[in-house]
Amino acid sequence: MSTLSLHSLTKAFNESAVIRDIDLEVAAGECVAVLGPSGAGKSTILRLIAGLEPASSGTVALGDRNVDGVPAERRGVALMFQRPLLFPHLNALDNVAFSARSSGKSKRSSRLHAQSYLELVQLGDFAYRRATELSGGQAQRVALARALAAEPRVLLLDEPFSALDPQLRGEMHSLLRQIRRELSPTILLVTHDQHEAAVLADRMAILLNGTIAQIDTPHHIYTRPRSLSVHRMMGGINEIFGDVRDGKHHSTAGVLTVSHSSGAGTLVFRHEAVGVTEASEPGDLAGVVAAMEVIGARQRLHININGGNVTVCAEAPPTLHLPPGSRVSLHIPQAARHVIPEEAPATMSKILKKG
Ligand SMILES: Nc1ncnc2c1ncn2[C@@H]1O[C@H](COP(=O)(O)OP(=O)(O)OP(=O)(O)O)[C@@H](O)[C@H]1O
Repeated sequence: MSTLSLHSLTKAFNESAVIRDIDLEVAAGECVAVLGPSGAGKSTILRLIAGLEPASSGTVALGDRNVDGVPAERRGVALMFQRPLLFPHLNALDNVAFSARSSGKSKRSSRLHAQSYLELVQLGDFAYRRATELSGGQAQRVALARALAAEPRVLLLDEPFSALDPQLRGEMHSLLRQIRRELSPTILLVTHDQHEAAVLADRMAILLNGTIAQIDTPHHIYTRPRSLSVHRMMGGINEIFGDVRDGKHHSTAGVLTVSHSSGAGTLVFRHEAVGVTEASEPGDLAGVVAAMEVIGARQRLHININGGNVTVCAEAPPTLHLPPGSRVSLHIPQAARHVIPEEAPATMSKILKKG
């Protein structure tokens, strides 16, 4: 397994840049997830790495080897898509053995090699099932075994589990984590599912409008977003605009101690981190429940602070009975508070011009 390095990678279609100046390093054995909305350019990045499209400028390197101009079949990368794309006339074993057979290995040794990968994906007993007789989840496992059996330097996964139902997707996540422990492949995973990215990846790269807005561990991306766009991309809801003076964020919601130094900025915090109680503690915010939504096994409360000037969203267990109108106290743990400095007008106009 190799490192993967992208340097100033840019791709334009019809003179319009889809991705711009992407710099990204994936260490050997690391899994990085590229997360972004539809059309952000995620699949384009994978296609450039795989050699399916030429870059407009910039470089792709695998290990210490620059692969620009190297044809796709000689790059040593495997690409797995949302659909398994198995050969329908072959059984599971021969689908997995395909790469070894094409590189000239004997049928027997290719099949032995393929069988070990089918076992790795827990389909050892399905070797002689035709591709057309496999369920969607089984076919996707075979596709994963086929990608791994090619022993690629880098494994590229393009929304590999998004066509599966939630239970199967969860099983595939467990399987991929197990494969990471056993084989340590270098993985670049593209997804628009923040949960999937957080569960599978060591680091996440947030792709917005063709550029990487932030790259960091899932924990930091959730709790220390660099911009409001990243915060919102990660499903963040709570944003309170104000001013920081002497280590305190002042807003219409109240005064809250923060670690940010000074200046105008938006206080953000995850709704999952907010504690809601009926008894008030010093330093907490007082509010009134405005609305409640059931979110699966939890409830989401919308709480008005200071007569409704600010609304904070919090999650609570369904056992907490707080109908609209209930008076509550909100505890925002110090570690959950993060201030995003207001973007200077010059930076904003630069971003607008670029877009
Ligand atoms: N061959 C092409 N010619 C012209 N435009 C293209 C081509 N391939 C992709 N694009 C455009 O590039 C942009 C990014 O596409 P891409 O498939 O990389 O996005 P994505 O982030 O993977 O989206 P999704 O999550 O919907 O798959 C889109 O606006 C798309 O229309």
